[in-house]
Amino acid sequence: MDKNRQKYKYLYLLSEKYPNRQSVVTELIRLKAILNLARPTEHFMSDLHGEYESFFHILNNCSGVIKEKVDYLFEKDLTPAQRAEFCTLIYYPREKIMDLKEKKALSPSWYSKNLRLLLKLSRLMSYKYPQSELKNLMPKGYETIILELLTARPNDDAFQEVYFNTILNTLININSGNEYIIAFTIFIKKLAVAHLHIVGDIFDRGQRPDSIIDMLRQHHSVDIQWGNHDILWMGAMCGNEACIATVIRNSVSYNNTAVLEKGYAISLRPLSSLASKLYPDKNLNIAMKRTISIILFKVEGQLIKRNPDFNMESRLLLDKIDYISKYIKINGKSYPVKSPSFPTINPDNPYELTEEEQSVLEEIKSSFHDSTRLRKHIDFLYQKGSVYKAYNNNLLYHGCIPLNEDGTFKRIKINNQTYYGKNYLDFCDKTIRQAYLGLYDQKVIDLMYYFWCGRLSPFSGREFKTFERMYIEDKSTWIEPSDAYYHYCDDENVCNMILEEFSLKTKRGHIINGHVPVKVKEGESPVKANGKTIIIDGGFCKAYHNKTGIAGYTLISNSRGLRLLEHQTCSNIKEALKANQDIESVSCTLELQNYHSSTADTDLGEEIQEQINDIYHLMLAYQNGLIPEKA
Ligand SMILES: O=P(O)(O)OC[C@H]1O[C@](O)(COP(=O)(O)O)[C@@H](O)[C@@H]1O
Ligand SMILES: [Mn+2]
Repeated sequence: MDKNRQKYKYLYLLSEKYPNRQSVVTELIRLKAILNLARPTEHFMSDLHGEYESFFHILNNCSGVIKEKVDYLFEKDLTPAQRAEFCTLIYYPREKIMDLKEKKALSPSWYSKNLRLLLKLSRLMSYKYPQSELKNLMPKGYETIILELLTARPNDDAFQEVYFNTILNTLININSGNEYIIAFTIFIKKLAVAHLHIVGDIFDRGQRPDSIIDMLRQHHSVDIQWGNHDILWMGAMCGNEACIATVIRNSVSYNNTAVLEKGYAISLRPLSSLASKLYPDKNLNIAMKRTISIILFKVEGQLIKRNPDFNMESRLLLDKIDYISKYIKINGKSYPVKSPSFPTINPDNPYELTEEEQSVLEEIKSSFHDSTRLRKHIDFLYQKGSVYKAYNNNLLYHGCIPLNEDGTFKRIKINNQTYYGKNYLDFCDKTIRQAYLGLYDQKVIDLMYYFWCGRLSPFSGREFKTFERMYIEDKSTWIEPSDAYYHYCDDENVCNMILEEFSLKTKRGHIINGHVPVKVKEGESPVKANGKTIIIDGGFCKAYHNKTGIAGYTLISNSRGLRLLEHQTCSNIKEALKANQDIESVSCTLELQNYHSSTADTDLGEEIQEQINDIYHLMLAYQNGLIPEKA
């Protein structure tokens, strides 16, 4: 290769994309302009816990942002009832149109009016986006017409007015009104939320985590920070038997086996047959829970024994039961065991599965392995997910970073290696990916269970008391000791130390966590450490509404700062929507900047700035004649 070409190899490569000065100048101007657009809006949610119905709605109403914009824009033109009806049209266009059709309320003038409203709203909401990107946010096939309508200037010129009206009337007259209304609503929802972060725990407790994942797979821009419940299902898919047993146990406990059987084609038939044989006098659900729990405690025990470095010996409880007196001794104290019937336990070898248990577990394990839909969903979690994310100077992770009692990073020894802080989270991330590949030893698969419930797991950070919660009445044994992190997350200095560990700026950065339900009704605040940490587990999950008093949070970060929407509980979302009612969301400003931040202040802005620098060098190379221009 000639010397000049070698020296400017990178610029030569770049010149393939920008072959002459003209193309370089166009791109330079475009990128510089993007830097000055308002910072794109990000939404953060966590702990969805299978609560599909409310998540579906919150995603459709963009956490209440659509209503805010509609109220702001049409305050004078439309009555509150008309605005509510228009919002429902945006959230659920198909259903609303059907409903109006039945009521014979659709007419060309209805289409014309609503398309004009949608257009006005789209114009308002597209101000944050470069023209070049708007097209990508429009549904395929509708871009040309939507762009024409957006850019026409009917108020400036009589010809433009005719032009605009012709487009609109033609599409209505040829019966394309419905399609375009739907296309506009999709476009508007994308404009409202540039990027969505899910800070963990999509699975368990609620009815349809599978439908939530289907929805997320359709989302235009999303990332996920894994929660312990997600890790649990991922571990099950990696073939970890303790994870599999826990997934089944959780589903049976919450009486929502539909997600396994219908959602993922994982039959519980082998379990239910064994359960009714072992506990014929119990109701089937209780019998199944007992059967799978004992299987779980056995395989968990085996896993703990082969991994002494997990330090989970306190969870070895089956060998602490006196199977004659029916008492269990924990830390020197004896407790009576609740409903003490253990037909499958051999007191001499309590962690050994019976043949029947073994075969139930094998069958369930193979149906996990064979579930194509679950595999697709877990693939998606792997692709979009990670242990943590440092994004626009915020640090996102579900649970904790293990700390010592003095607030310093805890050193964690695994496989004779010591990890702490960021490198511990990186180690976890790498291990979790290795476990899915099936190319590594049993240890990485065993670690998936540790990550679900281990005391030093970044997803859990507490010692689970699953056995005690099931078999011991005395609630003092249920208390789950948790990591010092959970009180230090209220300490500004410690939070700054954590942000620095991830090379983030302490002045503008935040830590965003889920995992610990915020007891709003007891006056607890989600904002900790003088605003450095925000915990956004507001309890989407119905079972936790009593604990939190609300129905979930959405944290919003935009060009003016941070605010938190507190979603209020709603007894029947479907009924409410029929009456054009909405889930109420109370907005609270957490941080109001006295300036508007722009794209230049974001990670994307940094990337763009780098591109600008490179392209600028290419422009100089063309100007100096170092690289020849092409046509
Ligand atoms: O409230 P449930 O469903 O009985 O579950 C309780 C268990 O779930 C956990 O809270 C973990 O789940 P979260 O990550 O949702 O907190 C354990 O600490 C506890 O043992
Ligand atoms: Mn959690």
